Amino acid sequence: MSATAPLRPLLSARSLRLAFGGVKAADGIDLDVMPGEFLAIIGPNGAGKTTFINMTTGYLRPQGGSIDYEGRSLLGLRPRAIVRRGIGRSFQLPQLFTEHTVLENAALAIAARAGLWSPLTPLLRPGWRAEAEALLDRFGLGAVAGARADALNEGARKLADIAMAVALNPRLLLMDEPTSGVAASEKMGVVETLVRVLRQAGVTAVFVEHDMDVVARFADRVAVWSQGRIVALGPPQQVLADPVVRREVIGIEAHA
Ligand SMILES: Nc1ncnc2c1ncn2[C@@H]1O[C@H](COP(=O)(O)OP(=O)(O)OP(=O)(O)O)[C@@H](O)[C@H]1O
Repeated sequence: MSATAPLRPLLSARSLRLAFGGVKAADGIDLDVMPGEFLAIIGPNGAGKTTFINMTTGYLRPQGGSIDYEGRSLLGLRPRAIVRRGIGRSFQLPQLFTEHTVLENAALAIAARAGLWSPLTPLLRPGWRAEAEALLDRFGLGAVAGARADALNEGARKLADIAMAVALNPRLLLMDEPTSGVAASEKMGVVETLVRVLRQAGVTAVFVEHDMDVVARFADRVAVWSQGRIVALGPPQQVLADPVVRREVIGIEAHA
């Protein structure tokens, strides 16, 4: 490839459609995610943001359109197959095993990646333990590695959940509201940590976010969702200044 070849999208969605009864949750979504970028998705409740993540990660099947990742279709693949292709996700509510320690949770994700874990396998085998400790250190969670997951505050819980997704070595990570429920005083620290880790690991990120300060500071581009469609897309300084976006999306969000 020549040095001047245009950058190809990592993920490319075209004309995605999905309706639930009369509700058009995806009404012709076209979106390219470029390698290395941090793309924020904003939009009012019910706009179809989570539906897009669910279609991309195999939890929902679109009724029309296409989704390609690294030039190959994702359609018809189950969630586990999509993870193996290099796409991770985190949910709005952290999916941790609450009665286990943070270290055990991380070790479990590492073991699951290798396809080696069974209920009879000791979780803290030396290799997994060392990798889990290193992973938690990267997320600034070393000090709480021995704590039960249900003893963490929400910011640490979100980071631990994302650490488990990162343990699967994704090249693209989709995060559904990584700061929801996190105290205002902790929010920027949580996002700073996760952006630093993801950038160091070369992970491209798409994240649903309701906090416009977070979007303005950390997103390379913002896609605005409304009623199953993308109604604006561009750099945050441009999109967040758009009067229609401010009135129709940010205005609504202020009261959500
Ligand atoms: N499995 C489902 N069955 C029926 N309707 C659904 C399903 N999933 C989503 N919907 C509907 O599709 C629309 C889009 O939902 P979605 O969760 O994608 O919105 P969202 O933008 O993520 O909202 P929020 O910000 O509240 O999470 C909503 O009207 C929702 O009720």
